[in-house]
Amino acid sequence: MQRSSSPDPIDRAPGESAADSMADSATDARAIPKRLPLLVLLAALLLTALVWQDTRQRVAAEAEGRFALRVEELHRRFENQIQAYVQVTRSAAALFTAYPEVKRAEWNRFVDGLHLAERFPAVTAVAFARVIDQWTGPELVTEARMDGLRGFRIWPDTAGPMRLVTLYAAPVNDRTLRTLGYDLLAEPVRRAAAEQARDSGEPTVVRVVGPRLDEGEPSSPSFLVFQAVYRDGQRPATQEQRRVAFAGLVMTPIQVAPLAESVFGRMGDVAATVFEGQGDFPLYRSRPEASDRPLLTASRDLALVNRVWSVQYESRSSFEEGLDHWKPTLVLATGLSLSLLLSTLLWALAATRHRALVIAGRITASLRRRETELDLLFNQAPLGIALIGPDARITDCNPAFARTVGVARDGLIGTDTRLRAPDPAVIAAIDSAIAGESVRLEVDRLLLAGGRHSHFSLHLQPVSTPGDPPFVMAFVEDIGDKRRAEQHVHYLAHYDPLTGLPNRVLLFDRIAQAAREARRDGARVAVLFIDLDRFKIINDSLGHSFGDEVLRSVARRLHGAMRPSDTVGRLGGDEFLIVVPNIETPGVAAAVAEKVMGQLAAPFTIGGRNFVVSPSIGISLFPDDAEDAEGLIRCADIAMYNAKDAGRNAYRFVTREMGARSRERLDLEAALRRALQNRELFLVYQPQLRISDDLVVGVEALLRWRHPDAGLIMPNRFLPVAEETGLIQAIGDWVLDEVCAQIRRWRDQIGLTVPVAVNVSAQQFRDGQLPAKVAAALDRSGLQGWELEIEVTEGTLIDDIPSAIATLRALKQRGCLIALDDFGTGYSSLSYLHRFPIDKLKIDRSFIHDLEQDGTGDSIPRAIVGLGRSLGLSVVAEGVETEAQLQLLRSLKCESFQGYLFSRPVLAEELEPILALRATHGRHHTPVTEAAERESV
Ligand SMILES: Nc1nc2c(ncn2[C@@H]2O[C@@H]3COP(=O)(O)O[C@H]4[C@@H](O)[C@H](n5cnc6c(=O)[nH]c(N)nc65)O[C@@H]4COP(=O)(O)O[C@H]3[C@H]2O)c(=O)[nH]1
Repeated sequence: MQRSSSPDPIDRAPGESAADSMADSATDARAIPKRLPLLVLLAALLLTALVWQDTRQRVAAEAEGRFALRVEELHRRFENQIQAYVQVTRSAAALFTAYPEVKRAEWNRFVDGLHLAERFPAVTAVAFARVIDQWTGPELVTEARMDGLRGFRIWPDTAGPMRLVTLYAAPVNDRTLRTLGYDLLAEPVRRAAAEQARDSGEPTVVRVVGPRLDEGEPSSPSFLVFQAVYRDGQRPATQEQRRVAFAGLVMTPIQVAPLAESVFGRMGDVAATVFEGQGDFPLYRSRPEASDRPLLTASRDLALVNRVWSVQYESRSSFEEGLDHWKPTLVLATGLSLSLLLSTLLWALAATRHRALVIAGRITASLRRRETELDLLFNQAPLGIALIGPDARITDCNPAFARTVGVARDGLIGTDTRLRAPDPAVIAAIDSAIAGESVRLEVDRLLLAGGRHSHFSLHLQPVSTPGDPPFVMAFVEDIGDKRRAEQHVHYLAHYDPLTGLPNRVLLFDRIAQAAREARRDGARVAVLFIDLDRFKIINDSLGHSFGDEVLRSVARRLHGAMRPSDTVGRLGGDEFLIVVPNIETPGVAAAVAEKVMGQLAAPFTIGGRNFVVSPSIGISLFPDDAEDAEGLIRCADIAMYNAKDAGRNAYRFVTREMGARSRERLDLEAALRRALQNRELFLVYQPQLRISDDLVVGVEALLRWRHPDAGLIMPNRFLPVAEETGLIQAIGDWVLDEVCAQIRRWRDQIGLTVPVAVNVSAQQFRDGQLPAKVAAALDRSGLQGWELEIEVTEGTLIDDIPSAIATLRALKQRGCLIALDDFGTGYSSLSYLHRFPIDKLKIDRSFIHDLEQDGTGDSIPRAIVGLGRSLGLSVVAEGVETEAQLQLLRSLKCESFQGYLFSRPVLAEELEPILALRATHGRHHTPVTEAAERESV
């Protein structure tokens, strides 16, 4: 793999990307191809239009030509047919040329010989009209009658010098017989035609309307062809001579329809309409067609003897179908399709080419970008990367690698890693990687000379690409900081940050380890639980940082005094623990305890102050007292309390009795958990009386536990367990609610107007929720603040004075009264007492107990009463059992008292009569005895 930082080999302006330049070149290259499809399309369309137009014209011309030919042919046939019909008249007239005296029978025979029905169906009859005058008329009638026509007469009865009377008409039938005798000159049109025929000697045609010779076919247009006949059978040369020689007239009525039909009727391809002259009303129209407009039309004139007809020709679909009129459409469709196809093809080609160029541009740009990114990655990666060839020499490395190794890059390239590697593990790893195996390892140094020390993670990855020699990529990371951070985290998790001693976690571990070893070796392990006497006072009075310094000094002394195999640790607060493994006799543990006491005996000097710290030490032994760390610590803790009870600065071993107590405590804990759910807890109440008049001035609520087997259990026994296990929170909440509910009942039932006190444990007081919980409990029962008094011990307040003040203030804000319980037993100090917003001091019953003793027995109660008076606080003496004690308290001007002398703590309903009478009754009333209390609960 060759790294290159040389400029881009392709020459381009700065900032111009490879993709841009490729796209530009693509634009140039595609300029022609892009326009070409359009041009080709236009040209092809133009060509198509031209060819289409030409085809149309050619097809039209061809159609017209074919139509004209067809029309010519038909027209000629029609003309010929007419001539043939006219010829019938001529030939009939010619009969008179051969036989001027043609008789009726000859006429009839002649006409029969014409076979009109077959050959000339349009001819309804061939007739002959003879010229007569007034003399020849009767002859004609006679002749006709002699021919068998008895009813023959000349009609109409018009008297003219000359008449032209229909004499013969064949074929003989009713229709032709009816026409006989008719004087043609009686009707002007016929007369004119007859005269024209007479004068010209040529056939004459007349259009007939109405029933005459064509009678019976009134609706069918017909015409008559007249041909004059002269006396000697010859046509005289001049008109005068023709008038003189005029003998009669041959006439042939011809129906136009059959005549035209014989020509046009069978033609399906062309329709014909025959007009007389240019008239509007046709004489004949060949079968009309459904199709609307004909494609082709033509008009031809026809000279019919002395008249002109015109024939209108129209092409019919069968003719039109034979034309190539589809050709232009085909040409157009083909042209358009080809044009589109061609241009689409060209466009597709151009687009494909363009796309290919764009893609190529993108790929090239992406490759260049990748190359740049790889360069950047290689050169700027925080991870050290080196390339090692098959000969184990470094072929390239990045700046991070050079930095990590601590040697300049130039000095590294070409280095044989096997020769410079500091330890055999690295050499083996390089060999394995060259052999194709991926290897990971951690080392302290990378290079023998010049390299720096740290903690490195080394990953060797063999790389082989086809065609290139294999090489190894070495990734190196300096994980020194990470390692240190891990160590620090480990340290924090296992060591106490204040003293640097092992913490609870590590202590548990060490105890477990020592226990394992001791079990194996049949030895013992001693656990010394050390609590510093009166440390709290030092801490509170001299400040936390001073306290911290004391703890550090103690830690140093303890640590310095122990053997390395021993573990000195701190559990928290002022509690230390020493684990002494592998001891043979308990005496060794006692010696260690004494050593500890000896170490701490010498005064400490901190911040210019000299003071002494004494320890209370509890000792438990493995396996004698417990088998696990938790059990051993718990036992040692109990033993430590024993030492404290014994007067501090002492050590105590766990005794058998202590062990039993410890077990009993565990049982208690389990039972207490159930107690709350099983409603085994209940409250008793003890009244407080004013000494001056024996009136009840307050009531204290006290907790009791009725254990289903053990019977009544007093709070001093179960509350410490509740505190330890955290159950005290739930119990405290229940007590608060229960007391408030009771106050409410008393207020409603007997009009209670004195406060009822409730005890609050240190844990409850410190968790920050107390004011809110108290307010909620008061609200739930609808109480005012003064109806509830909160009793706290001095010890509770002293732990964290500022937050204690804040909590007390919050309670006061809700109107609650505050009483300081067991006053005098703890760290009562005038210096802080005035800072607490309290209402009442309760003199601990131990002082009341001492009252009757001679000497200074009353000094503390006296001082407390004085203190209360000067601070404006009321003072209650607790545990007053005798009349003498009361007497003394009265003499001390103590305000009120509480004790068995007047009443033991009793159930609420038992207290009710006392509360109801409190304003009047005195202490002479029957006191509630201990027996009564036991009975009541
Ligand atoms: N020898 C003798 N004793 C007398 C006499 N008069 C009263 N006493 C006892 O003195 C204790 C006074 O309660 P305390 O100092 O608040 O001390 C209380 C209080 O600190 C705690 N406690 C009781 N109930 C509760 C509770 O509901 N919550 C909390 N947190 N603590 C409670 O338990 C302690 C002990 O309570 P109790 O065993 O009920 O003990 C009560 C009471 O029965 C007497 O004439 N002679």
